[in-house]
Amino acid sequence: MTAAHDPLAPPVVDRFGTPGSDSATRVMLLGSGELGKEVTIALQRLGVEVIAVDRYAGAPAHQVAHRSHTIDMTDADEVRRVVELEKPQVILPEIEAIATAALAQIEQDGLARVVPTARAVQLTMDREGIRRLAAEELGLPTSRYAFASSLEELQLACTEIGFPCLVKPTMSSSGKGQSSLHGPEDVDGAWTYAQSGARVAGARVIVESFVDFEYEITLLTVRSVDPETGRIRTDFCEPIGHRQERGDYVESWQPQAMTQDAYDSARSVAARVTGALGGVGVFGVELFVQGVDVYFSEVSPRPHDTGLVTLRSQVLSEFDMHARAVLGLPVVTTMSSPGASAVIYGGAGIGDDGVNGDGVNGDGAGGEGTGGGCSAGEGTTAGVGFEGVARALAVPETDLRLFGKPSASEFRRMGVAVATAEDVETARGRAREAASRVTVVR
Ligand SMILES: Nc1ncnc2c1ncn2[C@@H]1O[C@H](COP(=O)(O)OP(=O)(O)OP(=O)(O)O)[C@@H](O)[C@H]1O
Ligand SMILES: NCC(=O)N[C@@H]1O[C@H](COP(=O)([O-])[O-])[C@@H](O)[C@H]1O
Ligand SMILES: [Mg+2]
Repeated sequence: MTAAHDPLAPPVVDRFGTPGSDSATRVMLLGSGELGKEVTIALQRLGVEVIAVDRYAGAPAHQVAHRSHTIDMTDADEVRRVVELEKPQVILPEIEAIATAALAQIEQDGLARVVPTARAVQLTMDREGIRRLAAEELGLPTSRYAFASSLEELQLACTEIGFPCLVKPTMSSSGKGQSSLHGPEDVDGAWTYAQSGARVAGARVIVESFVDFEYEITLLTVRSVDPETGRIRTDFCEPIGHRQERGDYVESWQPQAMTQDAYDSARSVAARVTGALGGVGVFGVELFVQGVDVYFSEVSPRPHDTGLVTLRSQVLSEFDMHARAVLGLPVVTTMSSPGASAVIYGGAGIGDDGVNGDGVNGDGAGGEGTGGGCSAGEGTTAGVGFEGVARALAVPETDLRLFGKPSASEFRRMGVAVATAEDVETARGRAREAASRVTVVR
């Protein structure tokens, strides 16, 4: 842990108000998915008034917040309007599809504090911004990379980087629009797929060389105000290992065993990248590990999906830590037990009834793509049911989160099972078993 002076240390909230009154401490979420839902609950436990915003009605955090709004979050005027209307003191961007220029203006005009900072959100929402910062300014090891804005540029970029490589829209998440390319014949499909999976239209793409890692981790890194010094300190959680399919996480566990050298490098990379981004809150630093070599992949300036495991494995979950850190309160990063999480998807046969969904981008069905998710034009199934919940919860030391998303598709994340055990392998088995006992039905 380090403590360093940081001019961006936020004012500590030393007087919490009453929700629904003039004294309320108000926080607005831009993005109201499963991660935002847990952050909302964590904030509400501290008596905070929460306003949840998303691109579709009935989003998970909409269902638990004090108030909700449905807007096009990529429209700067809409974002400004809702902020002026609700007058939050703090804004928590929750998804990689927001008009970040509006956030910068809101911060500059002193309307609200953007967490961790508007600049950090701008840089991380765009793979080009964070990659150039990490590799070119901070000199951190990353995969080799190039950017392209047209099919012709992509062909050149792939030739430069070589095969195998990955192509991703610069603005996307959860593997949406992401492809693995084995040779020049894959370039056309990757371009088309990236355009369909990007969170915004007119997508620029990144080409990355394939890193043949032994394992990958998320290092949850928390910047918070030290109650003793009033300065920002950086703390790290035990590393979270995870397994991805189609560019989307399917299971995670904590702790991931690492050599001391690799762990030291991972913390050093995480401290440098989060220090350069600034502000307070939880950051999910994604790293690839090959022996003692640690490669920076990307970072979320907010709780991370693979960190859902901390709902059971830590004294404070990543959502509790985020709520505390953004309010200027002290955090604890202690792991309480080895744990694991396993994702519950819509599953086969869900989402093929041709009904347009919630306006979510990305397409899990593309032949070339590795990406998951469901697409605005793709079929979704509304109002699904969940069977097998009692059997799932009969697995020892297991819990579930069913997110309550209004519509489902085959690869949309609908819930998660979390479990603890004496050791990670047993916890992984329990989480997978519990998740497999839940069936999503029409
Ligand atoms: N250069 C690479 N080399 C090897 N594997 C990679 C590379 N880039 C991505 N991957 C694999 O694909 C996964 C998803 O990639 P990435 O994190 O960039 O996508 P994302 O859309 O940002 O997903 P999320 O929002 O879930 O973090 C990684 O966790 C890793 O398993
Ligand atoms: N890897 C990023 C991530 O996990 N983001 C989480 O998924 C939601 C979108 O889900 P949806 O696409 O099913 O609406 C986001 O709102 C966030 O909670
Ligand atoms: Mg990622």
